[in-house]
Amino acid sequence: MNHGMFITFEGPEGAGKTTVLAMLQEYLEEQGFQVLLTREPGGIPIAEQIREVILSTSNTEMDPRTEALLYAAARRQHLVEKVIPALEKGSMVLCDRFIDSSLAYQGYARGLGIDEVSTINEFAIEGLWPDATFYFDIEPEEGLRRISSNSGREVNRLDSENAAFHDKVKEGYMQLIDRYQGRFHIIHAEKELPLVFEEVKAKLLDIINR
Ligand SMILES: Nc1ncnc2c1ncn2[C@@H]1O[C@H](COP(=O)(O)OP(=O)(O)OP(=O)(O)O)[C@@H](O)[C@H]1O
Ligand SMILES: Cc1cn([C@H]2C[C@H](O)[C@@H](COP(=O)(O)O)O2)c(=O)[nH]c1=O
Repeated sequence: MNHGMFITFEGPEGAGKTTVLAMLQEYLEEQGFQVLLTREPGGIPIAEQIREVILSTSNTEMDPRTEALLYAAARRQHLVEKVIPALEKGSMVLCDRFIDSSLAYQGYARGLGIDEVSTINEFAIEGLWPDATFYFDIEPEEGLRRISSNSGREVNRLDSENAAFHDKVKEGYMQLIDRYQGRFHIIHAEKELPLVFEEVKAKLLDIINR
């Protein structure tokens, strides 16, 4: 079976993933790659509906385990409906957030435990871990500053958590980078956009040509 590559993009809020991913899609398509750009939670109608429930600023009473299960449910449906068929067609799948967001946000920052959240997610993904993961490294305060100066960006329930929560998200990611050393690639996301894009492009081409 023809099998594409599954590449995920992670980091704190406002790190620049969405912006760079749009540039990367355009570049890779110009190079002749078949590309699927998608995001989590979301990417398909059922998962977009779950996204609304999770991220609505009205749902302040949501229990952390409910939150973790909803992310895992959205992930499962998105994989089955969209990601797996694209990989089977040989596409390069670029996904804005995946399992590592659950491990950092729900596992570490919410305090549910990285191993516990990994267990429910392993049920959801059935062994489909990313081939590579780019971590956009930025101080959480700087990412939040970028979001607040973008008037078009809605602030969601997770964005609205306090600074201590966002600092813990970053600590969670640091643990994951240590745990999955071969899979993670660090991007210096505080630099200017063209430099960030060049770094991602160079590292991705390296991975593709390995
Ligand atoms: N390198 C950069 N320098 C300065 N501003 C940037 C840079 N990259 C992106 N931005 C701006 O920062 C804001 C957040 O970027 P973006 O939406 O791409 O981040 P994100 O990682 O997808 O965030 P989130 O995961 O919270 O949705 C946008 O207004 C974007 O234009
Ligand atoms: C997949 C996933 C996401 N999150 C959080 C991270 C962000 O705060 C939002 C998604 O918003 P974005 O603007 O699309 O980045 O959800 C999470 O906590 N757990 C997850 O598994």
